[in-house]
Amino acid sequence: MVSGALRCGRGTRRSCGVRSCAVCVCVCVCVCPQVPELQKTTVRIQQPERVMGVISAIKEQGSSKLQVISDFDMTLSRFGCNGRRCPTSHNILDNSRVISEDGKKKLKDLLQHYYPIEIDPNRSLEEKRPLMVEWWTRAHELLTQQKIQKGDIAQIVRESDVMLRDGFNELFDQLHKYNVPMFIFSAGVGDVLEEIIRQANVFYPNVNVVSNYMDFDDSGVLKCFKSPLIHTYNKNNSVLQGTAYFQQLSTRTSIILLGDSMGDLTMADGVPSVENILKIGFLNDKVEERRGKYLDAYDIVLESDETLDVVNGILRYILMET
Ligand SMILES: Nc1ccn([C@@H]2O[C@H](COP(=O)(O)O)[C@@H](O)[C@H]2O)c(=O)n1
Ligand SMILES: [Mg+2]
Repeated sequence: MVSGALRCGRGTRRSCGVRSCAVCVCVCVCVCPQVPELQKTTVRIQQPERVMGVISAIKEQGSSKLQVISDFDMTLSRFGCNGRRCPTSHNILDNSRVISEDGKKKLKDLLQHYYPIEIDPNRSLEEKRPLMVEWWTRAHELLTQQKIQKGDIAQIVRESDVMLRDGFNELFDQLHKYNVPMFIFSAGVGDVLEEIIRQANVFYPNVNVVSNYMDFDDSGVLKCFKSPLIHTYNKNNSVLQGTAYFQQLSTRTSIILLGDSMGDLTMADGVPSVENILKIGFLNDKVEERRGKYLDAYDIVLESDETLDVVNGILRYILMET
């Protein structure tokens, strides 16, 4: 499995066993013949041997031990759409016809102020956390003032520019076929993201979502968001305690974790007795500035890759009957 060639970020080839390229100090990618998608130019891996070992161990344990824990916005959904930014589940509401012009402006101002803080590699998580609570709280208050109707959500999603990553059908279909639970853990808007996967016809029974859900009054008008508030940097056991679904997953000791933020790395922290975990990170924005931290934290980093090719390739290999 580990045999093959190592490809460094600048194209130099070395035999396997070499951790980093001695000529040009850069990260190498192990080319695993069973997962040809790992040869894509978007793939960066700091410790190829470890990655190959984890993939082999997950395959050995089999599909009955596997679960996928995934972020939603900018991980299952695309970051870029035809040269523009794709909307997050929040942005879908922010940009919709049910929000007043004044509301739109205020929500955009919040995004422009807080998003650079969210992705800033030079600020600590301790510094970011209270600011994220501030962003989400202020945005949810503004959305609540707009008297959004539950019955409008499906049409708002239909009219939006949201797109799931290329290959989403194969991902959801494979996991459904092999009864592998897919746990979507999102700081987005649960009602909106559920509607996206419903409209994409992939909301199978093995898919479960924990997110920020809207609370509607008896006439179907948004009155508040349910607690606990989930933001980018509290996606961990603190908000999962009490969710029955998460407890059920304790026997699934092999995990493939998919995320696009440094905050997504803790999504599996509540799972007891994790034996094998493969963390795959989509690095969408400010690639150069954030590459180092992503390579240290994620096992596989996918740079500006709008597809699920690598995830699907790994799953195909793991789930393939031998
Ligand atoms: N008002 C807001 C708050 C957050 N966002 C973005 O949503 C993303 C969080 O959702 P995940 O599914 O990725 O957990 C995150 O990328 C924030 O930038 C927003 O657009 N508007
Ligand atoms: Mg995300």
